[in-house]
Amino acid sequence: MRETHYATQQELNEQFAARIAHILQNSIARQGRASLLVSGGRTPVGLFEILSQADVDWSNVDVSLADERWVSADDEASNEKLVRTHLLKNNAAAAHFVSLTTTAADANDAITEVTERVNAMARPFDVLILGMGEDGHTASLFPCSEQIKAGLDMHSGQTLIAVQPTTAPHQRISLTLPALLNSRNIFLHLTGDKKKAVLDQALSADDSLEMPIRAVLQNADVELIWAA
Ligand SMILES: O=C(O)[C@H](O)[C@@H](O)[C@H](O)[C@H](O)COP(=O)(O)O
Repeated sequence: MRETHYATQQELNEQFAARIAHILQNSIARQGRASLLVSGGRTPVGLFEILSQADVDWSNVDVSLADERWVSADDEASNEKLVRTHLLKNNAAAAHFVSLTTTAADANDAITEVTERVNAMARPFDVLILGMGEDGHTASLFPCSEQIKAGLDMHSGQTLIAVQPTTAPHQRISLTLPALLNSRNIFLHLTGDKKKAVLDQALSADDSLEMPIRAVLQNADVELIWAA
């Protein structure tokens, strides 16, 4: 794992946004379009605010999520709402957003439709930004869920999976491990000493069913982006 540490979260947000913008712009120059997969949660809010102002040809960028909570798109817990509020504005308002939600009551009934949408995006994704929970989950690949083996199965052929965490609220829809790993640039964005301690714990052993972030760290060239 490569590591980039910043002195403050403000510096992280500014420098990381500039790097993401640079990668997206290069991808647009090379292949006409670029793709950005982001995570929800609280960590990326400040980054999104700055990234939304970046000088990128956003009309050629597809933005989607690594995972979504199965709530309506105007619910406070919705990752889509978070992205629409903090990222898809200013210059980034021109980006094309690929939603992971449908009106189905159960995420299992949405897998086919959402898979078609995500599979229509060019692969590899250009930029994937992952977060991590204190239980070692990433995206919505939760160690407590019955679906964790299927989510980590590199040969499942599945892009998305419905997940029911038992230690966190809301049913989820999540990209599977093989779908997430099909990305050119994978960043793990963490802030605070507590998350760093969880990461150290993840790096100290191998069982990815116990801490799913290990599966990403073991199978991809990940760059940690961290500030206290
Ligand atoms: O929808 C989600 O919950 C996420 O995508 C999830 O994987 C998140 O990145 C971590 O739980 C960290 O969340 P915080 O940034 O809030 O700590």
